[in-house]
Amino acid sequence: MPNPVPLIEMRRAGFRQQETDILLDIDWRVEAGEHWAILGPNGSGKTSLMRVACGYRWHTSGVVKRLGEELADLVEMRKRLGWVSGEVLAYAPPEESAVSFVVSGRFGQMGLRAMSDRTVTEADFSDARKLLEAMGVGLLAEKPLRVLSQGERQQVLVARARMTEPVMLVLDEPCAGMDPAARERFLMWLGGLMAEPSTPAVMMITHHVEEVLPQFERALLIGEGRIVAVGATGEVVTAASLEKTYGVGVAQLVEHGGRHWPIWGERR
Ligand SMILES: Nc1ncnc2c1ncn2[C@@H]1O[C@H](COP(=O)(O)OP(=O)(O)OP(=O)(O)O)[C@@H](O)[C@H]1O
Repeated sequence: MPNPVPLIEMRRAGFRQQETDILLDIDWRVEAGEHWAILGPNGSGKTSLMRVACGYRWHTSGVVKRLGEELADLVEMRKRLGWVSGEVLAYAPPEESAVSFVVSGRFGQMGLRAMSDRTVTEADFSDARKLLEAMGVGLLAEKPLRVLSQGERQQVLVARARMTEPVMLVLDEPCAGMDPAARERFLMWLGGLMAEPSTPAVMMITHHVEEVLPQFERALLIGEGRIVAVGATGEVVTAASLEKTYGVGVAQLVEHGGRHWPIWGERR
Protein backbone atom coordinates (compact mmCIF):
# COMPACT_ATOMS: atom_id res chain seq x y z
CA MET A 1 0.00 0.00 0.00
CA PRO A 2 1.45 3.40 -0.90
CA ASN A 3 2.07 5.70 2.03
CA PRO A 4 -0.27 8.69 1.57
CA VAL A 5 1.94 10.92 3.74
CA PRO A 6 4.80 12.68 1.90
CA LEU A 7 8.15 11.09 2.78
CA ILE A 8 9.82 14.48 3.00
CA GLU A 9 8.31 17.92 3.21
CA MET A 10 10.51 20.99 3.53
CA ARG A 11 9.19 24.50 3.72
CA ARG A 12 11.61 27.44 3.62
CA ALA A 13 14.05 25.08 5.30
CA GLY A 14 17.58 26.18 6.05
CA PHE A 15 20.73 24.67 7.51
CA ARG A 16 23.27 27.13 8.87
CA GLN A 17 26.63 26.16 10.34
CA GLN A 18 29.48 28.39 11.46
CA GLU A 19 27.68 31.49 10.21
CA THR A 20 27.34 30.02 6.73
CA ASP A 21 24.09 29.13 5.02
CA ILE A 22 24.68 25.62 3.75
CA LEU A 23 21.03 25.25 2.74
CA LEU A 24 18.62 28.14 2.31
CA ASP A 25 14.94 28.49 1.46
CA ILE A 26 14.42 24.86 0.51
CA ASP A 27 10.88 24.06 -0.57
CA TRP A 28 10.70 20.40 -1.50
CA ARG A 29 8.22 17.59 -1.28
CA VAL A 30 8.94 13.92 -1.92
CA GLU A 31 5.96 11.59 -2.24
CA ALA A 32 6.05 7.88 -1.49
CA GLY A 33 7.53 5.79 -4.27
CA GLU A 34 8.99 8.71 -6.24
CA HIS A 35 12.48 8.31 -7.66
CA TRP A 36 14.59 11.47 -7.54
CA ALA A 37 17.97 12.45 -8.98
CA ILE A 38 19.85 15.13 -7.00
CA LEU A 39 22.46 17.05 -8.99
CA GLY A 40 24.73 19.99 -8.26
CA PRO A 41 28.37 21.08 -8.18
CA ASN A 42 30.85 20.11 -5.45
CA GLY A 43 29.94 21.73 -2.17
CA SER A 44 26.52 22.85 -3.40
CA GLY A 45 24.70 21.08 -0.56
CA LYS A 46 23.48 17.77 -2.04
CA THR A 47 24.63 15.60 0.85
CA SER A 48 23.58 18.21 3.42
CA LEU A 49 20.13 18.32 1.85
CA MET A 50 19.70 14.57 2.17
CA ARG A 51 21.18 14.54 5.69
CA VAL A 52 18.69 17.14 6.84
CA ALA A 53 15.90 15.36 4.95
CA CYS A 54 16.68 12.06 6.70
CA GLY A 55 17.28 13.52 10.17
CA TYR A 56 21.06 13.03 10.30
CA ARG A 57 21.38 16.83 10.60
CA TRP A 58 18.87 19.21 12.11
CA HIS A 59 17.57 22.15 10.08
CA THR A 60 18.16 25.56 11.63
CA SER A 61 15.21 27.37 10.03
CA GLY A 62 11.89 26.64 8.36
CA VAL A 63 9.96 23.40 8.58
CA VAL A 64 11.10 19.87 7.82
CA LYS A 65 8.65 16.99 8.09
CA ARG A 66 9.87 13.44 7.71
CA LEU A 67 7.12 10.87 7.15
CA GLY A 68 4.63 13.58 8.03
CA GLU A 69 6.13 14.47 11.41
CA GLU A 70 8.28 17.35 12.57
CA LEU A 71 9.65 15.59 15.60
CA ALA A 72 9.87 11.84 15.79
CA ASP A 73 12.01 8.97 16.95
CA LEU A 74 15.08 9.59 14.81
CA VAL A 75 16.47 6.08 15.20
CA GLU A 76 13.24 4.62 13.84
CA MET A 77 13.08 7.35 11.22
CA ARG A 78 16.55 6.53 9.95
CA LYS A 79 15.61 2.88 9.56
CA ARG A 80 12.72 3.94 7.34
CA LEU A 81 14.89 6.38 5.39
CA GLY A 82 17.78 4.13 4.41
CA TRP A 83 21.12 5.76 3.71
CA VAL A 84 23.25 3.80 1.23
CA SER A 85 26.75 5.15 1.36
CA GLY A 86 30.04 3.61 0.35
CA GLU A 87 31.46 5.07 3.58
CA VAL A 88 29.62 2.33 5.48
CA LEU A 89 31.92 -0.24 3.88
CA ALA A 90 34.96 1.34 5.50
CA TYR A 91 33.60 0.02 8.82
CA ALA A 92 32.71 -3.43 7.52
CA PRO A 93 34.97 -6.42 8.22
CA PRO A 94 36.39 -7.39 4.79
CA GLU A 95 36.17 -11.13 5.56
CA GLU A 96 32.48 -10.97 6.39
CA SER A 97 30.16 -12.58 3.85
CA ALA A 98 27.78 -10.44 1.83
CA VAL A 99 24.78 -12.18 3.42
CA SER A 100 26.02 -11.51 6.98
CA PHE A 101 26.59 -7.90 6.06
CA VAL A 102 23.06 -7.69 4.69
CA VAL A 103 21.66 -9.28 7.88
CA SER A 104 23.51 -6.70 9.98
CA GLY A 105 21.43 -3.96 8.35
CA ARG A 106 18.39 -5.23 10.28
CA PHE A 107 20.21 -4.30 13.52
CA GLY A 108 21.74 -1.06 12.24
CA GLN A 109 25.20 -2.61 12.41
CA MET A 110 28.14 -2.69 9.98
CA GLY A 111 28.54 -6.43 9.90
CA LEU A 112 27.69 -9.15 12.39
CA ARG A 113 31.10 -9.38 14.04
CA ALA A 114 30.49 -6.07 15.73
CA MET A 115 27.41 -7.54 17.42
CA SER A 116 27.83 -9.11 20.78
CA ASP A 117 24.52 -8.81 22.57
CA ARG A 118 22.01 -9.57 19.88
CA THR A 119 20.62 -12.81 18.67
CA VAL A 120 20.64 -13.29 14.97
CA THR A 121 18.30 -16.03 13.84
CA GLU A 122 18.23 -18.31 10.83
CA ALA A 123 15.14 -16.36 9.78
CA ASP A 124 17.30 -13.22 9.47
CA PHE A 125 19.69 -15.08 7.17
CA SER A 126 16.83 -16.55 5.20
CA ASP A 127 15.28 -13.08 4.72
CA ALA A 128 18.64 -11.66 3.62
CA ARG A 129 19.17 -14.47 1.10
CA LYS A 130 15.66 -14.02 -0.27
CA LEU A 131 16.25 -10.29 -0.62
CA LEU A 132 19.55 -10.79 -2.46
CA GLU A 133 17.87 -13.30 -4.76
CA ALA A 134 14.88 -11.05 -5.41
CA MET A 135 17.33 -8.30 -6.32
CA GLY A 136 19.07 -10.60 -8.81
CA VAL A 137 22.30 -10.89 -6.82
CA GLY A 138 21.76 -14.14 -4.90
CA LEU A 139 25.11 -15.48 -6.11
CA LEU A 140 26.93 -12.87 -4.03
CA ALA A 141 25.57 -14.18 -0.72
CA GLU A 142 28.52 -16.26 0.46
CA LYS A 143 31.29 -14.11 -1.01
CA PRO A 144 33.46 -12.14 1.42
CA LEU A 145 33.07 -8.38 1.05
CA ARG A 146 36.74 -7.99 0.12
CA VAL A 147 36.35 -9.87 -3.19
CA LEU A 148 33.32 -7.95 -4.42
CA SER A 149 33.63 -5.48 -7.28
CA GLN A 150 32.62 -1.86 -6.74
CA GLY A 151 29.26 -2.45 -8.40
CA GLU A 152 28.61 -5.61 -6.36
CA ARG A 153 29.45 -3.72 -3.17
CA GLN A 154 26.84 -1.11 -4.02
CA GLN A 155 24.31 -3.86 -4.68
CA VAL A 156 25.04 -5.44 -1.30
CA LEU A 157 24.79 -2.01 0.38
CA VAL A 158 21.37 -1.49 -1.17
CA ALA A 159 20.27 -4.93 0.08
CA ARG A 160 21.63 -4.16 3.57
CA ALA A 161 19.62 -0.93 3.69
CA ARG A 162 16.47 -2.80 2.61
CA MET A 163 16.58 -5.18 5.59
CA THR A 164 14.66 -2.60 7.64
CA GLU A 165 12.04 -2.26 4.89
CA PRO A 166 12.68 1.44 4.34
CA VAL A 167 10.26 3.64 2.44
CA MET A 168 13.18 5.52 0.91
CA LEU A 169 16.75 4.73 -0.13
CA VAL A 170 19.37 7.46 -0.47
CA LEU A 171 22.24 6.54 -2.79
CA ASP A 172 25.10 9.00 -2.41
CA GLU A 173 27.16 8.91 -5.61
CA PRO A 174 26.85 5.13 -5.99
CA CYS A 175 28.83 5.07 -9.25
CA ALA A 176 31.86 6.99 -7.94
CA GLY A 177 35.05 5.27 -9.03
CA MET A 178 33.41 2.78 -11.40
CA ASP A 179 34.77 2.29 -14.92
CA PRO A 180 32.23 2.80 -17.75
CA ALA A 181 31.37 -0.90 -18.07
CA ALA A 182 30.91 -1.39 -14.31
CA ARG A 183 28.86 1.78 -14.14
CA GLU A 184 26.56 0.69 -16.96
CA ARG A 185 26.08 -2.74 -15.39
CA PHE A 186 25.23 -1.17 -12.05
CA LEU A 187 22.86 1.39 -13.60
CA MET A 188 21.03 -1.27 -15.62
CA TRP A 189 20.58 -3.27 -12.43
CA LEU A 190 19.40 -0.19 -10.54
CA GLY A 191 16.98 0.76 -13.31
CA GLY A 192 15.46 -2.72 -13.22
CA LEU A 193 15.14 -2.53 -9.46
CA MET A 194 13.51 0.91 -9.58
CA ALA A 195 10.97 -0.28 -12.12
CA GLU A 196 9.62 -2.81 -9.60
CA PRO A 197 6.65 -1.55 -7.58
CA SER A 198 8.02 -3.15 -4.39
CA THR A 199 11.15 -0.97 -4.49
CA PRO A 200 11.02 2.02 -2.15
CA ALA A 201 11.58 5.59 -3.31
CA VAL A 202 15.16 6.05 -4.54
CA MET A 203 17.03 9.33 -4.14
CA MET A 204 20.33 9.32 -6.02
CA ILE A 205 22.96 12.00 -5.55
CA THR A 206 25.19 12.18 -8.59
CA HIS A 207 27.64 14.43 -10.41
CA HIS A 208 26.87 12.88 -13.76
CA VAL A 209 23.78 13.86 -15.74
CA GLU A 210 24.00 10.68 -17.84
CA GLU A 211 23.43 8.59 -14.70
CA VAL A 212 19.91 9.97 -14.47
CA LEU A 213 18.03 6.92 -15.71
CA PRO A 214 14.54 7.29 -17.19
CA GLN A 215 13.22 5.71 -13.97
CA PHE A 216 14.19 8.91 -12.14
CA GLU A 217 11.02 10.74 -13.01
CA ARG A 218 11.89 13.71 -10.81
CA ALA A 219 15.03 15.78 -10.38
CA LEU A 220 16.39 18.52 -8.14
CA LEU A 221 19.26 20.79 -9.12
CA ILE A 222 21.01 22.62 -6.30
CA GLY A 223 23.63 25.36 -6.38
CA GLU A 224 25.19 27.19 -3.42
CA GLY A 225 22.65 25.68 -1.04
CA ARG A 226 19.61 26.84 -2.99
CA ILE A 227 17.31 24.96 -5.30
CA VAL A 228 17.94 25.95 -8.92
CA ALA A 229 15.28 23.73 -10.47
CA VAL A 230 12.96 21.04 -9.12
CA GLY A 231 10.24 18.90 -10.65
CA ALA A 232 9.73 16.54 -13.56
CA THR A 233 13.12 15.41 -14.89
CA GLY A 234 12.29 16.37 -18.49
CA GLU A 235 11.61 19.95 -17.39
CA VAL A 236 14.49 20.21 -14.92
CA VAL A 237 17.41 18.54 -16.69
CA THR A 238 17.76 20.99 -19.56
CA ALA A 239 20.79 22.70 -21.07
CA ALA A 240 19.68 26.04 -19.61
CA SER A 241 19.21 24.78 -16.04
CA LEU A 242 22.45 22.79 -16.13
CA GLU A 243 24.31 25.91 -17.27
CA LYS A 244 22.73 27.87 -14.44
CA THR A 245 23.57 25.17 -11.88
CA TYR A 246 27.16 24.50 -12.87
CA GLY A 247 28.14 27.86 -14.38
CA VAL A 248 29.51 26.11 -17.47
CA GLY A 249 28.06 26.22 -20.99
CA VAL A 250 26.23 23.21 -22.40
CA ALA A 251 26.92 23.04 -26.12
CA GLN A 252 24.55 20.13 -26.56
CA LEU A 253 22.46 17.74 -24.51
CA VAL A 254 22.52 14.41 -26.31
CA GLU A 255 19.57 12.09 -25.64
CA HIS A 256 20.00 8.33 -25.89
CA GLY A 257 17.72 5.69 -24.43
CA GLY A 258 15.92 8.19 -22.23
CA ARG A 259 19.19 9.45 -20.70
CA HIS A 260 21.03 12.71 -21.43
CA TRP A 261 24.74 13.33 -21.98
CA PRO A 262 25.80 16.98 -21.78
CA ILE A 263 28.59 18.17 -24.03
CA TRP A 264 30.05 20.90 -21.89
CA GLY A 265 31.29 24.05 -23.65
CA GLU A 266 30.04 27.13 -25.44
CA ARG A 267 27.34 26.73 -28.06
CA ARG A 268 28.61 27.39 -31.60
N1 LIG B 1 28.52 20.55 9.60
C1 LIG B 1 29.07 21.42 8.76
N2 LIG B 1 29.74 22.50 9.22
C2 LIG B 1 30.29 23.39 8.38
N3 LIG B 1 30.24 23.29 7.05
C3 LIG B 1 29.60 22.24 6.53
C4 LIG B 1 28.98 21.24 7.33
N4 LIG B 1 28.42 20.32 6.52
C5 LIG B 1 28.67 20.72 5.25
N5 LIG B 1 29.39 21.86 5.26
C6 LIG B 1 29.79 22.63 4.06
O1 LIG B 1 28.60 22.84 3.31
C7 LIG B 1 28.86 22.81 1.92
C8 LIG B 1 27.98 21.76 1.27
O2 LIG B 1 28.48 20.47 1.62
P1 LIG B 1 27.84 19.14 1.03
O3 LIG B 1 28.70 18.02 1.45
O4 LIG B 1 26.41 19.09 1.38
O5 LIG B 1 27.98 19.39 -0.54
P2 LIG B 1 27.85 18.36 -1.75
O6 LIG B 1 27.07 19.07 -2.80
O7 LIG B 1 27.34 17.06 -1.28
O8 LIG B 1 29.37 18.26 -2.19
P3 LIG B 1 30.20 17.12 -2.96
O9 LIG B 1 29.57 17.01 -4.31
O10 LIG B 1 31.57 17.71 -3.06
O11 LIG B 1 30.12 15.88 -2.17
C9 LIG B 1 30.34 22.55 1.78
O12 LIG B 1 31.00 23.77 1.59
C10 LIG B 1 30.73 21.92 3.12
O13 LIG B 1 32.06 22.17 3.43
